[in-house]
Amino acid sequence: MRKKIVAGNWKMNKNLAETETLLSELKSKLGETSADIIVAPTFVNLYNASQALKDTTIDVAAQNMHQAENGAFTGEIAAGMLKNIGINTVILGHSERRAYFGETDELLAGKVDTAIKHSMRIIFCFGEELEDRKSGNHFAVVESQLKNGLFHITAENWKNVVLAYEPVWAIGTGETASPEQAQEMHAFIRTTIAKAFNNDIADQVSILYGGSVKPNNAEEIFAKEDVDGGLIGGASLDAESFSAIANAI
Ligand SMILES: O=C(CO)COP(=O)(O)O
Repeated sequence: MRKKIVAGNWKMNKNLAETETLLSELKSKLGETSADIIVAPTFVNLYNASQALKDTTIDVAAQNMHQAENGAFTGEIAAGMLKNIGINTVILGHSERRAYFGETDELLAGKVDTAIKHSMRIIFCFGEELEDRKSGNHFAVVESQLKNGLFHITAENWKNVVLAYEPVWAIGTGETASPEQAQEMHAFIRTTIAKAFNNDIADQVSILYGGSVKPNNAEEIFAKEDVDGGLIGGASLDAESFSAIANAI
């Protein structure tokens, strides 16, 4: 059985007090979801978040990290620093990192290696832009993002990988991929992994969908066979909405 996962990517939102409020609301509202729940606050609030959630099953992820072990990289955060404060999961390759901070597949391959070296769970994000979909290039784009950023890992390392397909045109736009479009891409991703690795790995890896998932559309997206949960942006900033989404799985 693949793991069902609902993760909230808070992006650059919520100060410390707001983080603590949202976490305590989530603790009381989340209920009996069968999914693994992950929240990703900003770096400055990661330690407090992990302390606040210490006695719960909710996991805390970083939204990014640097590929080097340490050194003269002003403003950056190393994997070892995250591990040291109890953070074992990292989101890599989010489209906003790719678009606004110039993260390339090659750079991400290095971050993946560092995360693996530190035995971190990776939520690896990828997805096509609108022009790619319009030109029918979306499968090729997704395949190349996976191959160039991730597929150099060994079969053994897949146990620490979660995939998040996030079509860029659906992020923060209110426009979701239809459940059928999500299913079609997720099935393609699984087939691509099966060809490059093997069926077991393809069957086992959780593939999340991200892009304007809301309480009113989560259930039909999550119902699709190859959709194992979601990576939620805007709707994860509100306890009511995020809990409703988590409970829709
Ligand atoms: O980018 C996302 C999650 O990482 C999705 O964001 P929205 O849910 O706000 O579209």
